[in-house]
Amino acid sequence: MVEVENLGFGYRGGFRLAIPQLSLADGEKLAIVGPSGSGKTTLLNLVAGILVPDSGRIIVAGTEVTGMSDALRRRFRASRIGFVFQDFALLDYLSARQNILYPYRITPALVLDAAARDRAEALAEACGIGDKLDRHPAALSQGEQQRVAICRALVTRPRLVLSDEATGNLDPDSKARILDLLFRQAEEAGAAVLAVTHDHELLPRFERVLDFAQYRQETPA
Ligand SMILES: Nc1ncnc2c1ncn2[C@@H]1O[C@H](COP(=O)(O)OP(=O)(O)OP(=O)(O)O)[C@@H](O)[C@H]1O
Repeated sequence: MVEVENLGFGYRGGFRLAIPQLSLADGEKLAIVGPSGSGKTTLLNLVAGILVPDSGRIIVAGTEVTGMSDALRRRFRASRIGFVFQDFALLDYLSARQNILYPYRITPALVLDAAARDRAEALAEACGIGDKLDRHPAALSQGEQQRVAICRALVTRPRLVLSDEATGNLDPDSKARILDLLFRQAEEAGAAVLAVTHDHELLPRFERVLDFAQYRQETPA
């Protein structure tokens, strides 16, 4: 589902990430752990095509995202990848329902039909925010906003789910429930999951755990 080869990326500030090889099989659930600042979010952004590497290749669902134009990468991301951002990235002027259905607004290839609307409702219900769909993010708790972000990542039935601390703001019971939901939805859609987490108690639920400390590289002064 994901192939990363000889990946090199550096920010202007000096941080460099180098990953010789990383692969994720169809349907596989891989957790990424590692110290703060080791590049975990950066990798998710590279796989999603939000950042472009300086060198190397990233292939997602058989398509090389490196080398695509910005517009193509955006479309590819919206139709094939569900991304739960660390800061949720909800739009304040949209209701929870509109936020969940947002990928359909921005992607011509996705058709906002009754089935998509039903899926949004069912996901929200399963996440425990079924009665909050008409509220705007400002009127939702952090945990509720996080659930909206999770519903938005899953509603399109993506092939790959990228999750950056998707359960970070939830209580322990909710964490387990939300992870169950994320995994169940991913399994039904045959999607792979690449999840950054600091919740070590959740790690046994994943098939593989990758410690990111090994990849850290600083540019020499
Ligand atoms: N836009 C940016 N410009 C310059 N440096 C950045 C930028 N974004 C992140 N960095 C730096 O790159 C490094 C890796 O950041 P990243 O967010 O990928 O780490 P992380 O492992 O996800 O951290 P955390 O666990 O705290 O979320 C950090 O040192 C960070 O300061």
